[in-house]
Amino acid sequence: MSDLWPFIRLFARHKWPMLFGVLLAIITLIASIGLLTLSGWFLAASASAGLVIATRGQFNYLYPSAGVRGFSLLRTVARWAERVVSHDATFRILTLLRGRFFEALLPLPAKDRQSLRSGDLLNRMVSDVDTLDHIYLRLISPLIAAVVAIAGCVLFLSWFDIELALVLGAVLVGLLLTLPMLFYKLGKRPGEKLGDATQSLRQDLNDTLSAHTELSVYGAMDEQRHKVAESEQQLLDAQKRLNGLTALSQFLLQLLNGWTLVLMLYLGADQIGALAPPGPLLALVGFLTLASFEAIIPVAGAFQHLSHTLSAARRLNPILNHAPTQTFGDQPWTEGVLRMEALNFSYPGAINPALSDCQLELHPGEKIAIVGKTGCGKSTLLQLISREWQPNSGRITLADTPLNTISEASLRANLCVIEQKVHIFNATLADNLRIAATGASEAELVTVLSRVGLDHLLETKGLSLWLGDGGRPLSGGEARRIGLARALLHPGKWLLMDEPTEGLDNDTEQKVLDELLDSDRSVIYVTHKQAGLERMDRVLTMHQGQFG
Ligand SMILES: Nc1ncnc2c1ncn2[C@@H]1O[C@H](COP(=O)(O)OP(=O)(O)OP(=O)(O)O)[C@@H](O)[C@H]1O
Repeated sequence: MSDLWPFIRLFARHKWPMLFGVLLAIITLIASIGLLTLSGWFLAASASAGLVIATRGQFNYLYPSAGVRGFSLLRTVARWAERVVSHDATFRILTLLRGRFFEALLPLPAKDRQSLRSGDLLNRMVSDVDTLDHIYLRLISPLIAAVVAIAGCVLFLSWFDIELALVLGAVLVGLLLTLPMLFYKLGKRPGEKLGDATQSLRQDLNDTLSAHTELSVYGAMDEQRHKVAESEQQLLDAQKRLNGLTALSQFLLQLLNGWTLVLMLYLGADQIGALAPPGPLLALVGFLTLASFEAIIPVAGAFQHLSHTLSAARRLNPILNHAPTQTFGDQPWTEGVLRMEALNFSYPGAINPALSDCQLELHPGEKIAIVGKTGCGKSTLLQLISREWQPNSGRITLADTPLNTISEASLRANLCVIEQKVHIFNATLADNLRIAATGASEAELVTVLSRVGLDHLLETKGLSLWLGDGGRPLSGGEARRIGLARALLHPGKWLLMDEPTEGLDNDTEQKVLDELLDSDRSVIYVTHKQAGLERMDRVLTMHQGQFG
């Protein structure tokens, strides 16, 4: 249960709408129980008054019938208001949770992000966050409402007969303490399986869609379909088990309700309080007993889903409570020598180090190229400078200031990185470019597109052309040139380029290199090609994580 505390503390930010929702849930429940109890007693009392000639004229029909109408109106209005208020509170909670999840996810270092697959993340963000609305809607609210309603029933009945009230109270409290536990235990396995199966199905579907071409080309589609069908079957099995439990809980509660009714009628049959025989009061006791179970039914159902909610909380907590392992300082960026000394770095779980005892010095305005066999550690070095990863040992300094003491904003503003793989956002052409320079004018964007040879993209819809999913697909070379256009827009004086011209024809390659290198920027250029090397101040060869 401790897994739920962080969320309950988070919910406290919206405590007033939540408390109002609980208050309305209590009013709805009391109105419901009151309606059934009063109308049951009213029917029985009217019938018995009608049978006895002496009392026929004295029986007051007006007050009870007004009470029945009052309760029924109150129940309808309170239920409507409770739905509006509690759903509004739930949406506020979900908004808060999604925001917190994003806030926690974005600064997560590469080491932790790498262990999360995209389908898994999507599942946590959508399905697990949604599941957590159960904490308020299905757990907190019905539980508080049940406790208050049971106390109300016992108090009300004790006005007529204390013994009967205590018996009803004991039965209801006993059931409130045992049934949720029982259904929590029964729902534990299928609830956990439901969470796991939803996650694997999402992951498998994600793989199927993103690797559709590879799966078709290598004839592996049938196998993948089989995998998806298996995950789906596991999800259906878990849902079936949980639905079976819902049916069982309803059956059990109806049965227990019936038995409690028989017990209460048996105990009150001869006398209720001082009234013997009890007459219509027995109907009141009977209907109150029947109605009081309305307080228990939602709680038993909720605990059956508790393990599903708990497993969602367990999946979200590591991200929400992650203490940042990659910290930034508050020093400004100062122009000076970028120096790497005795750098050692291994990826988590890797047997061989990616960099070992690596040294490098780069002076402001200097342009160096790094070449070397694939896998020798070139990209890793760039990622340590851009602080995607943290070295295991050694130092990176800029003007003798350790790089990790420089503020993130200052680092990002001064360091421009062209990654090997350019991500195209599902957004307009302008938005895709402006991530490098938010304030860039339309004229600047148009100019930069022409500098990288992408002016043809402006032909149909100009800068509002939609790219990414559902938009205009880009060829590999075009996507790469979007990355280069971003680098040209970025104001950073230091440029880290990881194979920026891979996949470009010779003319375009020469043109974009001219654009990127004809400046006073300091450059580290990682490449497997000859193009542009003649313009470098130094060409360094890397071999197994070292220069030499
Ligand atoms: N995210 C990662 N997790 C684990 N190991 C990694 C990761 N990225 C790279 N490696 C491993 O670290 C080593 C260095 O990789 P790196 O990408 O730096 O090489 P590279 O010289 O840039 O290669 P290429 O020229 O093919 O881009 C390789 O053995 C690689 O398999």
